[in-house]
Amino acid sequence: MDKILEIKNASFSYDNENNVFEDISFSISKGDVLCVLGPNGTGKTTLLKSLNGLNNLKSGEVILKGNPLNSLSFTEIAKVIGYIPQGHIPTFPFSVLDVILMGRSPYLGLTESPGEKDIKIAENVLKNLNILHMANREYTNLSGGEKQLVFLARVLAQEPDLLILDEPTSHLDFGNQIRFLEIIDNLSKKGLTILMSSHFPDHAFISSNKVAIMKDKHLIDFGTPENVITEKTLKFLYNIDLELLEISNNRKICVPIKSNSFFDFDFFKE
Ligand SMILES: Nc1ncnc2c1ncn2[C@@H]1O[C@H](COP(=O)(O)OP(=O)(O)OP(=O)(O)O)[C@@H](O)[C@H]1O
Repeated sequence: MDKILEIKNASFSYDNENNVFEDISFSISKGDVLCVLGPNGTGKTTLLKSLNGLNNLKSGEVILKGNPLNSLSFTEIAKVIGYIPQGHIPTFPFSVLDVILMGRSPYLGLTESPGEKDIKIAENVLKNLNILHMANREYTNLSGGEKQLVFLARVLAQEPDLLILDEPTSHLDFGNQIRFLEIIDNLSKKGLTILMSSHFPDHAFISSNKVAIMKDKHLIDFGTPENVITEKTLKFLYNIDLELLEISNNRKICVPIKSNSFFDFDFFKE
């Protein structure tokens, strides 16, 4: 299989002293959907940013389609990677179409405006995501879920090989989370590679063929959801009691039972 992205023995530190993560290695190939799971603050966002050139590794390297990431310009990276960060809120009231056309900027000169071809690509993406009717709406007036779809359209207009999505379902309601994961599934079937972080092991069962587990600065497991997402691993990861149940179509779901934390609310009595 064609390797799209490879990370080798990577470590990262914000202050050059304390490492956020250490010695991380894995690779993903065309059509893979990799879900990165790990507790809050474990370094998922930091890792995702290191994979698209926004963070410089302390040691190790990232190889993007055979080239060292640090040898590529941001424009070259943007032609291969579409990145959706957490909580992206443009302050200006651009139209939805304009927001999506911004995805074409890696292909335009500094002073060049999007042309007919770019508009066609943007409209095509809107059509494929079933949101063409939103083209002239103001982006800032959209709901959280609509914004997420439009931002996905924007990165798809970049015509990338790889999507890096940081908690892409965090602003979506229950139904839209599943619909978004189905879009991910369809995109991967068309040959796009997807790397996303999530707080929901169930989402990995729905849409991923690979899972990376991060905890205490390290990648503690990497493999298929069936092999990697076990009750033992999830209990260790999130420190709660839970059961993994099998439902129809051999799909597994994760059901939390109770947390092992002790909360003392006595101060409310005073
Ligand atoms: N710009 C920064 N400067 C210094 N420390 C940072 C910075 N960004 C994140 N950190 C720290 O790095 C660690 C990892 O943060 P990161 O956001 O990567 O974790 P995460 O797994 O994505 O968390 P969450 O699941 O809560 O989004 C945390 O201790 C965080 O406080």
